[in-house]
Amino acid sequence: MDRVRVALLGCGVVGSEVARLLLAQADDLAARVGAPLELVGIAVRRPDRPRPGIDPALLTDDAEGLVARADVVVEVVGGIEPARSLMHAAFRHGAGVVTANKVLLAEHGPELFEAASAADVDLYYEAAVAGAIPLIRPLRESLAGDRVTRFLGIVNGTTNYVLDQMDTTGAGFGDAVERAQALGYAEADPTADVEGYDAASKAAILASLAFHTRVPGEAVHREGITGVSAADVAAAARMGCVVKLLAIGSREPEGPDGPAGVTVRVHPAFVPRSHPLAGVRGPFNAVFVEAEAAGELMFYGPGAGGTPTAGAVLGDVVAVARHRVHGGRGPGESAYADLPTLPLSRVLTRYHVRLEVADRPGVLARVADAFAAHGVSIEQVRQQAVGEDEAAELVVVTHVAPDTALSDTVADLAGLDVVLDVTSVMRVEGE
Ligand SMILES: NC(=O)C1=CN([C@@H]2O[C@H](COP(=O)(O)OP(=O)(O)OC[C@H]3O[C@@H](n4cnc5c(N)ncnc54)[C@H](O)[C@@H]3O)[C@@H](O)[C@H]2O)C=CC1
Ligand SMILES: N[C@@H](CC=O)C(=O)O
Ligand code: NA
Repeated sequence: MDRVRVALLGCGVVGSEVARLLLAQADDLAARVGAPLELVGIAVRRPDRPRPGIDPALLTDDAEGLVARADVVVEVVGGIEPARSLMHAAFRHGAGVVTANKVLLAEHGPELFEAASAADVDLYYEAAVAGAIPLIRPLRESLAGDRVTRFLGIVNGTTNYVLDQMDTTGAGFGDAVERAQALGYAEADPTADVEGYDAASKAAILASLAFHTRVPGEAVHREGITGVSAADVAAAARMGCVVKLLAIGSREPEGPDGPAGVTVRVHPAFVPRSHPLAGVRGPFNAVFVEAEAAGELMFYGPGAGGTPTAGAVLGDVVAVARHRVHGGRGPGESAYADLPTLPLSRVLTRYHVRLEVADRPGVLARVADAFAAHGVSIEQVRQQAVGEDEAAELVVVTHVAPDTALSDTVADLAGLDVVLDVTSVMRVEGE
């Protein structure tokens, strides 16, 4: 093969950087692949719009036609359609695909991996989870001989940036989200970030890979950060913690509570400042992976942003292009373990519960009784007066408890006449 034809679909935050780096590093990439990479075209919605540094002759609005002329298709359009149809078209034409599209993989991964396998071509997606951090390849290849038992990490740059700004600069939620959008971290619709959908897609992809099973995005328990208030951030600080949006996947053994399987969840949590995840700032991501033989591994780096993400995309382009030149194919989907995704009731966590209560004798005992009635053991209680009226803030930190026991406790607390409001319920992780 005297050249490898690369088609780029999308020229936004990531795509424009892929195009720039492909051209700027052409000689190095050719040496690494064993043949030159020729950028044969860039599919965009508005080919007439000038794009600095990009030859206008490369721009086309005929994405289908472009795919038919490529050996490697890079999909950085995002969303489900037309990305999904264009990837199928690429496979039909015998082209390998590199994508950064986690939502598409979390929703339609199995169908796409099967199509790639049937066409005997590659489907690579390092940039889809934790941006520039090499994480997919270690899970898919380096840890293929081990047994991963758990992952825990920060996989969304936008929400980490927003929470970090709230913690360190006292920025408001809306302002911080706008800054994340301007910096190119956020999805086209930042709701996907702040409501936890983006992290849930990534958690589904990680769990599927790590546990050799299929976990669709909708099976992931998901809570975003829109409910996290400045008061929660301040309460975390008083407890020596920071608030982080975590993605956690775990193998659960068979036991009295049910069969073996996996739990996968995304939610904000208090993380002690002494934990390495607490030091992950701005749009950076970090993921801990626990495996039986390897022990604990930590992956850290930029989780969002055009240039870092484009670096991960290009790493995949080199791998897929090498296979075109030298033959062979990378690993496909591995879902043989076929484990069920279990409900959150199988998860044990510590909780931080903040209540507004009447400030009068006997209140503490009634609150403690509500916890005891559901077998939730209390580790700490702190009370402080709020304002001038007869109300007080009560903070209860529990020992580990099942999710259902905690939700039942919270329902009972909300029904007590002495509880004016259950202000917040937050998990405590990473100890
Ligand atoms: N921005 C980031 O930090 C990261 C983004 N990603 C993923 O990379 C992908 C692209 O993200 P961004 O570049 O940030 O988004 P973006 O919104 O900046 O770029 C997408 C581009 O695709 C274009 N487009 C949409 N439909 C099209 C069509 N039918 N034909 C041609 N072009 C079309 C849009 O006009 C836009 O310019 C998404 O899947 C995203 O989730 C992954 C990791 C990090
Ligand atoms: N919007 C995403 C981009 C990378 O996947 C994020 O903020 O992490
Ligand atoms: Na990655």
